[in-house]
Amino acid sequence: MTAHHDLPWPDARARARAAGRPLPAVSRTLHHARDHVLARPVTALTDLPPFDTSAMDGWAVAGPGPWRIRGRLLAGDDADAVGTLRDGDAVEIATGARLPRGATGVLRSERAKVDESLLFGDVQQGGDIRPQGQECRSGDDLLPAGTVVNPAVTGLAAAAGYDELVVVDRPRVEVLVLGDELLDSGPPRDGRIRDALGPLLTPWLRTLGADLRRVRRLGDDLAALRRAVESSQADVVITTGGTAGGPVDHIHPLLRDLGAELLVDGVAVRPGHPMVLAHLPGPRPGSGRFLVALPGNPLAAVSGMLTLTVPLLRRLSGRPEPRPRRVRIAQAVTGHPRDTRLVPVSGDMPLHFSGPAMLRGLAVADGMAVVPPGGLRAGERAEVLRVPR
Ligand SMILES: Nc1nc2c(c(=O)[nH]1)N[C@H]1C(S)=C(S)[C@@H](COP(=O)(O)OP(=O)(O)OC[C@H]3O[C@@H](n4cnc5c(N)ncnc54)[C@H](O)[C@@H]3O)O[C@H]1N2
Ligand code: MOO
Repeated sequence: MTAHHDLPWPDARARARAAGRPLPAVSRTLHHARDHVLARPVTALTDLPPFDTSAMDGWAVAGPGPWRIRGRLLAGDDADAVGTLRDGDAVEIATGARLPRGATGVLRSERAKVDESLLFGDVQQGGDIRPQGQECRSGDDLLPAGTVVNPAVTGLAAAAGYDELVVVDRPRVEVLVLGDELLDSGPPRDGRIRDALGPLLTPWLRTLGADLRRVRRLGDDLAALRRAVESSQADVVITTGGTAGGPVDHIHPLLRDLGAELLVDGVAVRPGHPMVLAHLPGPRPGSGRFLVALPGNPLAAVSGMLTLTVPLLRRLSGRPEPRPRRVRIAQAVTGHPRDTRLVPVSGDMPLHFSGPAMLRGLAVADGMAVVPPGGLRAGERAEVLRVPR
């Protein structure tokens, strides 16, 4: 594929989506499967409930009352211990206990009266019993491939009998934050400023399902940058800064030296136009490695994340594309004559402090509106990209 200078923004995003393919399927314990995507459907390994169960604390009874009390069953007990109930028999039972054979219903404790050794109350046939297989039968499809493993998925998989799940491996990501001027602590001083991107990208990449291996600070040193990229074990290397044509902007020389294939080299978007997506020989056979070069201006870097990194990581980790969110933007937004603009919004309101070097608008935003060349009229609909919350 040849490089395109200042590719239209929708084409850049489409190219990032199409650049990779899902990583191999791997087996992970339930704990470690969190935030991965199912590579295979989850089918039930058991009926759920696996046996007829009492839904309430009370009495398992057989036939019409009154009943003779014959014993007690707690959750986890072997129901055979009380044998088969005959009409007129009752067994004290706890929620979740296996129903004894012959039981026709459960009488809740608050509706029961015990007099001597006799039990009185009204109970419906089958009342307060959770029948075996009510939620699923063994072999039923519970969740399709492509489902993100959230805490409820983990719980359901455990209930259905799984110790491990087959999931798409998570992309290993390494971040290289470039710039001699950056400080890691304290206020800006002596012409130097704080690194805003390490702290911004670290939690964001985790929520995107990336296996974030490390975030490294590098100075403006081409040889060190080259060593870092060549020795990285990541599937995706993300750099920040150095994308423009300044004296210490090393990204383009680096990619030339490495013989990288430039998939996106400059995008018609404000902020963020110098962003780059490149393909390099990689750590896994056949798959290659991606390098996303984000511009150094912080909001321009966020624009690069939304345009290139988010679609690429979704694809590699097997996540489906979410349905685009479209919002009627309440106020007119000035457009760029040729380029797309990405503008922080809260609900339907465009926000101030949206310059390329600013994060003040984004920090209170719930999205970035995609403003086409020429701008938006008040009340016009626009796609709004989700931003990290
Ligand atoms: N002659 C031109 N100069 C520039 C152009 C251009 O088209 N022609 N484009 C401008 C645009 S737009 C952007 S965006 C930047 C892109 O710059 P780089 O990717 O090369 O980034 P740097 O020069 O390293 O830094 C730019 C700016 O951002 C600050 N920065 C960098 N990293 C961080 C960080 N981790 N946290 C906070 N701030 C950071 C850096 O100090 C600079 O102020 O180029 C323009 N120039
Ligand atoms: O990418 Mo720059 O201004 O467009 O920040």
